[in-house]
Amino acid sequence: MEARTLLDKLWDSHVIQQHENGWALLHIDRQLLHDLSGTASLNALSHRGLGVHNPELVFATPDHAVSSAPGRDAWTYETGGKLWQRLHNLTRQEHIHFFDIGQPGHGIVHVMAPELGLVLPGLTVICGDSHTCTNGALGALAFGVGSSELAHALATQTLKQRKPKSMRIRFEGTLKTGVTAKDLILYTIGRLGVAVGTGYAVEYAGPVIDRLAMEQRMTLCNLSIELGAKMGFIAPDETTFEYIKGSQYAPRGDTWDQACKYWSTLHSDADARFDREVTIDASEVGQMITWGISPEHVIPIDQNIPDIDECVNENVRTARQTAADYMGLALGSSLAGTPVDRIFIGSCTNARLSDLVEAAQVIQGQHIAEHVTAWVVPGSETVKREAQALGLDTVFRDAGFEWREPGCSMCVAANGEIGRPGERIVSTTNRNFVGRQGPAVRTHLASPRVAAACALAGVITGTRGV
Ligand SMILES: CC(C)[C@H](C(=O)O)[C@@H](O)C(=O)O
Ligand code: SF4
Repeated sequence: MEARTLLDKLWDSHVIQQHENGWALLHIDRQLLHDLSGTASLNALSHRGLGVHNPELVFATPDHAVSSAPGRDAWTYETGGKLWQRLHNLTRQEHIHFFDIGQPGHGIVHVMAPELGLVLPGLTVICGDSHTCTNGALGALAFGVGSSELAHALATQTLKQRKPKSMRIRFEGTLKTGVTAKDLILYTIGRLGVAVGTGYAVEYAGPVIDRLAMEQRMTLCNLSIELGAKMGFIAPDETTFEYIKGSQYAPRGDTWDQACKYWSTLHSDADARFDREVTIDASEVGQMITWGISPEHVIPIDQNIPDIDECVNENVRTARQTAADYMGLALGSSLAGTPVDRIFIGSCTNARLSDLVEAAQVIQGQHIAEHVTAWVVPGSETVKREAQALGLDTVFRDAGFEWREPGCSMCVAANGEIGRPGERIVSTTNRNFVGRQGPAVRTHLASPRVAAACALAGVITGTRGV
């Protein structure tokens, strides 16, 4: 039999009907709904008088528009309350499981779904959200879709898709101490650009990935879409099985053994051919931070912002100048030492337990700079409770951080939580677009460790020794 890539295996096992030009009708195993796109697709279905084909494969949680204020309820942010209400009512009507705020299982959809065992290796998982690619870390074919595609899948349990080309990014070498998956993927985006993945599904592989912890793998896959790829995944291994084992929806007993046997077949064959292969030496990666308005505007913290003279291409020159102007920075200058106003530790990129542990290790026993406002928004109710059981909430509070309730919060500011115009924020999120965290707000993407170090220093800095 011809050697196959992981993409081939994931894809082939879901094809119901092959169409022309690489298009196929796929079976969809799980649909995840959130308060923006989930509500929209259920509304679209009900307007067409259609029902949900298989409600037990659909799971909903309100994350984008809910307040993260301590003591919040669904109505703390009123616009979000209306979305919450609709999602609540429509899911009840359709017998879809709704993980409500304050309950175990609630959280940012890409945090709670793998946490609960709703995402398993080999499954097709869709959500009306581009960061659905996060779930590829478990070896699932997970991708974001539009609301009408989601509505189609809800009604039929199928979706017509075109098979992407395959790209493998191999990470060789060893990550330096203090350098995380966030730095690795930001470095990769910086080197390859935000369009390299367009039309591709990216498989991350190599010794660095083999050693990477599960939550770090999720951070890496989360930014596949910032690389331009709708799907990014990692072949499941013992690390994956260990993570899934015992979670609420994971298979048990004999089914577990059978599942592990099948999951072990989900890897690219040794001689499989990819449409594109890239190798990255992870030993070269330092602590990274973005300086501009695209994730590819990224540098190691100890290096200068690129100079205008360095680029020959006129479009790139203009883009860089526009970015520097928006960010209130000078091209060619040092970014380290620039004062920051706010720190946001949160999002489906970097608000899992291990992220909070890392940040807490940096700040332990110290206090944030006086002029800085700093928030921790845990990725899910479970993350919050586990972190509290470890006393992390106290570590953060004692350091001057606000310890808040789970949700997307300032990652996209769809819940009214925005920065002030001109504010400079170091954020553990994935997008630094113009206005992402509020009009005229300046966002610098970095890892939780770096964000924590910046909170203490009140200026852009890395952690010591790196
Ligand atoms: C609101 C939602 C559809 C959007 C996405 O698709 O990613 C959001 O989660 C984001 O991160 O920008
Ligand atoms: S945390 Fe941010 S990136 Fe993730 S789903 Fe929410 S808004 Fe999108």
